[in-house]
Order: sequence, then C-alpha cells, then structure tokens
Amino acid sequence: MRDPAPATARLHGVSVAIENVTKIYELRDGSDLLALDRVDLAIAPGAFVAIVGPSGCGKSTLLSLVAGLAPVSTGKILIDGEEVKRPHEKVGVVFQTDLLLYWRTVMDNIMLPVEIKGWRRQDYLPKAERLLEQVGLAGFAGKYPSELSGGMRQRVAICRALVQEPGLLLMDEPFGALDALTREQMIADLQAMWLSVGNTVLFITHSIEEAVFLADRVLVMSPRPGRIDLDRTIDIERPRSWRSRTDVTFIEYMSEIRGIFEARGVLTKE
Ligand SMILES: Nc1ncnc2c1ncn2[C@@H]1O[C@H](COP(=O)(O)OP(=O)(O)OP(=O)(O)O)[C@@H](O)[C@H]1O
Repeated sequence: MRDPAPATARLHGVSVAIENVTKIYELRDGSDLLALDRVDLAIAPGAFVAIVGPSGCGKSTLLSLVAGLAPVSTGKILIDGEEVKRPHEKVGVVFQTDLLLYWRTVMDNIMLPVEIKGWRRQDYLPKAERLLEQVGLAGFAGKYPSELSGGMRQRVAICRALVQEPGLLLMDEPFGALDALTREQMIADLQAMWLSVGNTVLFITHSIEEAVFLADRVLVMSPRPGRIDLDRTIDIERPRSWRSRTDVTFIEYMSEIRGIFEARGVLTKE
C-alpha cells in the first residue's frame, strides 16, 4: 500500500444485489428477533460503499448474509447475478479482530485461504510477497503474529483477504480496534489499495468521517430492525487526503449524515 504503483493486478469488481432481504434470528427463548427489514440495495462493480448505523442495527448481520456465512430469512442476495447460498469464492472478509492463527507465520496465515481452497501454494506466493511489500511488511513473512503490532496484524489480515483476489472485499469495522494514528494511516492505505486494485468494497464503520473519506456511497441504517435510511453519493475527487476533511463539501456530507443520527435520537445536537 506504500507503493502507489499497482503491485497487484486490477481485479474484476463484482456487482452485488440485495433484494428485499429480511433477517429474523430465532432466539433461545423461542422468540423471533427482526434484525433486518426489507433491505434493497444494488452495488455497482468496483464501487466503495460504506455502511454506518447505530450499534445493533444489523450492519454485521447484513455483511454476514452477503458473505454467505448465514442464510437470509426472505429475499435474496446476488453476486454478479449468482444467488449467494454459501461463502462465495470471489469474496474476501476482514473483521474487526485480525483472527490470525498464532501458531502460523505471517506467510502461512496469508496462505490459509489458498490452502483451504486447494489451490497451489507456489502460484500465490509471489502475489503474497508483493502484498506484504505493498503494506510495508516486506521481510515479515517468517514472523509470528505475537511479534507484530495490532496495526501490522490487521495489515496481514487484509493481505490474507486479498491474496485470493476477491472481486468483493467485505470489511466489518476493520480498524475499530486500532489506535487513532494507526487507524488514520490504514484508512489512507486502504484508499490507495482500492484505487490500485479496483475491486468492490462493502465497508462497515461507526465513524461517519471514515465513511465519507473512503466511500463512493454512504448508506445510513436505522436502529433495529435495520433499514437503509439514507443512500448518499459522495462526490469528492480522489485520491482524497486528510486535508479534504476541512473542505466545505466534506463537512456538508458529515453534517447531513450526522443529522440523520440526531433525528433518530442516536446522537445529541450539542
Ligand atoms: N446469531 C445471532 N443470534 C441472535 N441474535 C443475533 C445474532 N447476531 C446478531 N443478533 C442480533 O441482531 C441485531 C443486529 O446485530 P448486528 O451484530 O448485526 O448489529 P451491528 O449493527 O453490527 O452492531 P454493532 O455496531 O454493535 O457491531 C442485534 O440485536 C443482535 O443482538
């Protein structure tokens, strides 16, 4: 990610269609919990879409449905026109915690999806090495997760998701556990990576600023049951820099989105 020249080939970003999707969880006491209520959404190939919403509104649920990790209750989800019924091979996922296996080296962690899919390790090694270089971790292939900082571990998790060349990258609060400075660097690096790779990204965050900085479109979800309350296209030139945060347009987008939370009583107006 440090090298602006694309170290990875550009990918075919996939389209995502979420059609009238409802998710009901059956709780242990026998009652039902409506987590998502008739969500409709079409994402164009190569778009960067961020979802913000109050805690518990169903953001992670939506992501897990798109990832094929849980079934929808009604409606359907299509990736490049193909209905999602199980984890899709074109999809990579990055969670808030890096979920690296502590007994495996950095390289062996990155190679995990390649092994699971039964692909030939040697076909993906050069790519994994280029990815490590791109995220500033050249020379760390033989280290163990315990030897890395939180930010470094999350970079490895991103490499692990990217090594399988996903047309769709799903990110659930990927920088939520990082300190503010590391987070800022990771956000800038993610933008650079996405500009060079060109895949579709669905990114969940609690931060309105992070969403406006990164996304082509910001979706605001209502408190549970989650629905899309606002779908705002962010028309700010790329690459965006942290200086753009003080631009009038940036501030206007932030205020509009914040206004939705205030109207819902999620944020106070002070
Ligand atoms: N496996 C599950 N079984 C039962 N209820 C669940 C399950 N997963 C999530 N829920 C419930 O569904 C609702 C939505 O949860 P979800 O984790 O999707 O929200 P979220 O917006 O990602 O929250 P946060 O921002 O706090 O991570 C919550 O009320 C949660 O308790």
